[in-house]
Amino acid sequence: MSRLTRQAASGAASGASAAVDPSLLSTAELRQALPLVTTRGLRVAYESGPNVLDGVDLDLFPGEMVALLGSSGSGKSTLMRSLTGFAPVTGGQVRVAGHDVTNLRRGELRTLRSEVGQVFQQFNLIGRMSVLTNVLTGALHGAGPINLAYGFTSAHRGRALELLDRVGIAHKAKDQARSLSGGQQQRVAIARALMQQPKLILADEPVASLDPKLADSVLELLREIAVQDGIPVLVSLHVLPLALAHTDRIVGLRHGEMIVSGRTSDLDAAQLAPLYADDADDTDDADADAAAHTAPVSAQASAPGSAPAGLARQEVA
Ligand SMILES: Nc1ncnc2c1ncn2[C@@H]1O[C@H](COP(=O)(O)OP(=O)(O)OP(=O)(O)O)[C@@H](O)[C@H]1O
Repeated sequence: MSRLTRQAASGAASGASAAVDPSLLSTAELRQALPLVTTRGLRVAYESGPNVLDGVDLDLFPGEMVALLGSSGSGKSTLMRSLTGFAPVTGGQVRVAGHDVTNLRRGELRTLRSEVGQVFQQFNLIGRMSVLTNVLTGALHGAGPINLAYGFTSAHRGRALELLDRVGIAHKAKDQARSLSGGQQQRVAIARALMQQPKLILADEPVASLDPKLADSVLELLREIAVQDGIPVLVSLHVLPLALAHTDRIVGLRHGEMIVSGRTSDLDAAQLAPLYADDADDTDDADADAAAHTAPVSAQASAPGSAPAGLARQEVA
């Protein structure tokens, strides 16, 4: 049974979908039929504050990379935290890889978290330790028993080296993590996430600290992983052209509500503009705001070796 089929079967077992025999479905049909992640009517409120997520319905299917867009404070990180039981859910359902996330005991929560690889803006590596050791720490989440007295097993080391090779930096395995460039450090973080053998990858602004060229290459790597390993990747981004260039679908939050959801190829700037509109804006002004939102790309694109500034802007204009 392929990994994709196993994951789909696990989704089916979760009750996220009506009873379907995955073996009877094509890959394309599996992706449509059996989400690995499902939220329905998800509401989150911190302490006694207002809802920061309000009725979010989200499905993530094996093998797809989905952009999560929205202005600052719209609830992107909170939605990601909801999927690993780190957000105060006040209503609705959250199912991830067969787990009913809002009703998990501590041990089950640990299992869920071991199945979700996470990638962050600041990489979160241990700078003084080697690249290889950083990747090995991913095994602490759930790659089987580890003999702490004698360190990681040779099987762990072999797999970590394979993963470093896959992300293109095996030659840096012995270097201190802090000696690597930002793009290289993010590749280490991705290898560490893969070391967990994740069923889902959450990438919270993974390219916000990288120049445009490196951003492209990191997002290409994440998409390749989604497709080749059949892992859904949810990636929050602040730059529309990157979402348009690298993802299969886009979901967009505004004030905690999902107001955009569609295939990337079907969406245009006008449909995405409301995500970045000021509250007082009417529709026409919202278009201008969306264009303005791409300004950081234009500025970055002026860096040596990158595309002309105007090009990035035109992609969403
Ligand atoms: N631990 C917390 N306690 C109280 N309020 C919080 C907490 N975390 C987030 N919030 C609030 O929830 C809302 C959504 O925040 P969140 O970080 O999810 O937004 P975001 O879209 O990820 O923003 P950004 O793009 O700036 O990272 C904001 O109003 C924020 O102030």
